[in-house]
Amino acid sequence: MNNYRVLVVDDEHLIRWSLEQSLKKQGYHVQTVGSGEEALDYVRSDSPDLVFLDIQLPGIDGIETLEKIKEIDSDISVIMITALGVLETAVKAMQLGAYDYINKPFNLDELSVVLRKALETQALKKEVEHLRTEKKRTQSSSRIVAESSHMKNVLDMVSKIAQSDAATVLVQGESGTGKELVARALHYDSPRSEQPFMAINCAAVPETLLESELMGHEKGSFTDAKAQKKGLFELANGGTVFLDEIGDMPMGTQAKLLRVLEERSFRRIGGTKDIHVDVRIVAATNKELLKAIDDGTFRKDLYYRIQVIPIYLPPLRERPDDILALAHHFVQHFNAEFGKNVTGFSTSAERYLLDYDWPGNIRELRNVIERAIILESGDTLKLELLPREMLSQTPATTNGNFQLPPEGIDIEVVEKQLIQQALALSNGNQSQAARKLHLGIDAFRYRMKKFGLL
Ligand SMILES: Nc1ncnc2c1ncn2[C@@H]1O[C@H](COP(=O)(O)OP(=O)(O)OP(=O)(O)O)[C@@H](O)[C@H]1O
Repeated sequence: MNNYRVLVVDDEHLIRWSLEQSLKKQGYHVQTVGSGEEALDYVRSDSPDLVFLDIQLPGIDGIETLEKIKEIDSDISVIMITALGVLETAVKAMQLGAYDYINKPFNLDELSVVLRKALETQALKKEVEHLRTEKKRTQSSSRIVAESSHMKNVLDMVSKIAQSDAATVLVQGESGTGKELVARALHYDSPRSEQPFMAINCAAVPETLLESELMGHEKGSFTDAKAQKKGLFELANGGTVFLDEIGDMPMGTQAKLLRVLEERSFRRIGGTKDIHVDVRIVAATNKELLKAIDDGTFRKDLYYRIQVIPIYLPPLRERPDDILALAHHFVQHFNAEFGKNVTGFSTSAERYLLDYDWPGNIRELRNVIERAIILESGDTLKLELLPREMLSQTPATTNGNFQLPPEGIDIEVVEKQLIQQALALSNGNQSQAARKLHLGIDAFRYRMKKFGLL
């Protein structure tokens, strides 16, 4: 037995009977009815996978029944049974969404081939649909963790911009803050999502290649141009081009990009024809573009063109509310990848994650969790599994929260550093520095002497 349910609709008893026998032998669950009305009742209540439907029926005919079946559930495959010589009606049925038709009198072998093909097509359609939704789900903003009010505001803005007509967006933020993720969300949450998203890192491609990657080239336009090539702007037509590290784009290419932004058209290298495109351009950078303008490495006119709609992603240290949410998100991700079953963090590990200032932002946090999950064999991520550098860099935080790193510390060294830091923070004023460490002036000076600071 297979799990497919087939409905046979024919007013001729003999046909119903022979189809039922043959299909049952092949393992299908079969139901037979003699009219369109009965067929619709069955479709509504039992939703079969496939229907064999005679065109000539008493009461409502096959064509009308087909239309109604498709209204109830457009995924049901319908194969029409037609009398010879009514090709026109068969064609009409196909236009209305029938999968195929077979002529009476039919050959049972031929019929089972058509049936199998219809079910295969149906399964493939379902798989494609599933993959599409899955792709959207993983690529869109639903995967962006946002617990802090900072990030919630950013996500609000991203979804508004995504739905808008905005043609150019600039995403700024330190390295690893999620700029590319936001660029993808701007695409996959927009009406452009079925069209291509094409990304290029302007810092990673040599100047000579960058222009040809973006605009394409005609055959023979330079030594290596052996064939005509379409550029990203053309390939992404209807979709989005993501220009990562735009702050590193060479000045020459910047001028060409400006023209694309202003005119929405360009020429391939060596080409004479203007090519018009409809692309949204999302640019990202971790550089201070105003400073780059002062330094003469970034065009002012281009800056004003691209910064009309700016999105700023704050560094992770400025949105501590996101840290644990992201950490748990990555735990789940890497649990699945490495077949682990980690459920959370030890209290001390959690405190270190919160205290650390994450110079590499979310990318660094992701890497830290990945490494820890690989090493952890229990269900709680422990402090020892966090990288050494991170533990030794984490500051001693506030009173009562000092966390001794597992490898220990040299208390004399720490004491000397504290005295020095207190002095530096007090501009050398010893009384002020002493107060910062809750020491009397004598005890403070005694320590300065001990460490050769007096
Ligand atoms: N809010 C978030 N939720 C979930 N994952 C995130 C989030 N922000 C960033 N990430 C993840 O962190 C990693 C780094 O993000 P991304 O590559 O988008 O950063 P970036 O700012 O483009 O970095 P760079 O400037 O170095 O190119 C990626 O794996 C990304 O999926």
